[in-house]
Amino acid sequence: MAKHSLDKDKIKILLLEGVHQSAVDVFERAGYTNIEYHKASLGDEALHESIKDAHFVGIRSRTQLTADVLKRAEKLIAIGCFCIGTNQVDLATAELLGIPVFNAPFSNTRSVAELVLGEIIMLMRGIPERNAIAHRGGWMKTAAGSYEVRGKTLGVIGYGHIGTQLGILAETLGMRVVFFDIEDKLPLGNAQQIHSMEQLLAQSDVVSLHVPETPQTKDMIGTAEFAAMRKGSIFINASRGTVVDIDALTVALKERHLAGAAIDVFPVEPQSNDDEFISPLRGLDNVLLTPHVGGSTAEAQENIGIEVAGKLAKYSDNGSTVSAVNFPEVSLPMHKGTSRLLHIHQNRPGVLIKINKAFSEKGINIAAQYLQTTAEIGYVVMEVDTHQAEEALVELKAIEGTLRTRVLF
Ligand SMILES: NC(=O)c1ccc[n+]([C@@H]2O[C@H](COP(=O)([O-])OP(=O)(O)OC[C@H]3O[C@@H](n4cnc5c(N)ncnc54)[C@H](O)[C@@H]3O)[C@@H](O)[C@H]2O)c1
Ligand SMILES: O=C(O)CC[C@@H](O)C(=O)O
Repeated sequence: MAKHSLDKDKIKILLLEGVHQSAVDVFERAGYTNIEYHKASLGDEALHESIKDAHFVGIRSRTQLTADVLKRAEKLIAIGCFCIGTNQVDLATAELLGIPVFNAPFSNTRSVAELVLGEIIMLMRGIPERNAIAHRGGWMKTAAGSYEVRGKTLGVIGYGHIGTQLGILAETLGMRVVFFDIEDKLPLGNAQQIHSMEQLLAQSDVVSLHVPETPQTKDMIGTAEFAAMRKGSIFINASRGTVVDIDALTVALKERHLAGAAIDVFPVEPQSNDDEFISPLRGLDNVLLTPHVGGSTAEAQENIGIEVAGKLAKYSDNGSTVSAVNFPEVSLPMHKGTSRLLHIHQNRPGVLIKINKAFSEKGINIAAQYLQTTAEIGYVVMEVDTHQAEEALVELKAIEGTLRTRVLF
């Protein structure tokens, strides 16, 4: 069913999972006042209820926007992931429904790199275990199993925004950095790319994962990979919980093949802070367990709020889709004195010709036109005289393969 734009006070923005106040401020400054804000994620039923009349939704990593949820969200225009990961959204379904998904690809990366750096130092010194023992009244004063990081090798798996920053920070402490990535990457500092993950595992004192959740990364580290790691080495995962076989990790830690680990992300994470965290890693003194807070700093959350809310407001106001993760990217200037028509259609031959023919037959003058496509969909933006906008919209809706239309006056 095709949709078109509304007055701003009728546009409902649903914000979940306590996204930063900076997001609310951005929306309000842009004139969007109909904001439903929730501090936590919603259960299935409450989510269906709240999203069914929402035009924009903002989530973090907990809310699962499955095909089923998206199909029920009939008014949804765009989705904002107030984080890096977008694996919690069925991106392909969103695309086919004509819904762009935006995220914040950089804003929390420094926070993750800093946390991991701190964990490396703590784990190399055996601090988590000494800390746990002290809390129980013990006193583990020994240099056994306690090392400087200087001169040790850090193996980074996934050398993207986080992996590269971690590598640079680790080098400032005198670590040697090697990395494995499926793409050829420019090594920063003195880092060295290794084209075999097994070789990286065999030569690293610390292995840190920074890959996205994809079908290829699912369980990419399991029994065989832990066995390939050096005895007494350290393992860190602040990427996604699905990447590691958590039972295999538990065994490697209990057998003391690994000296310690820091895990921030889990295959199943509690829905809210009130729910119990269940994991086989609980109770292991040599493991730092953190509740998916790698990117949770004041600085990161504020910047993410501004960045993602800004992208959603811009898409709502002028149709720009720059940096959408599942959608044709169109960078648009602000329009003045004309109306802008947005047309999302199934990518099939001849759509643009049909639009131009229909407009020409009706005498609708096109002042500007932009088109971008993916394999699945096309996104056409046109500017027409405002007095012809409604007529043009009728023509657009009649074009075969139309998924959505919107007019911006
Ligand atoms: N713990 C947290 O709070 C937190 C915060 C931010 C990001 N993250 C997670 O960290 C991930 C990485 O973030 P980023 O900003 O560095 O992403 P990025 O996209 O910049 O980098 C990911 C890198 O992984 C590589 N890669 C992809 N598949 C791979 C594979 N199978 N083997 C090896 N390398 C592979 C990519 O080529 C890329 O270089 C995110 O996708 C997100 O899931 C977690
Ligand atoms: O804030 C979150 O919930 C997720 C943070 C992180 O995993 C990300 O993908 O950016």
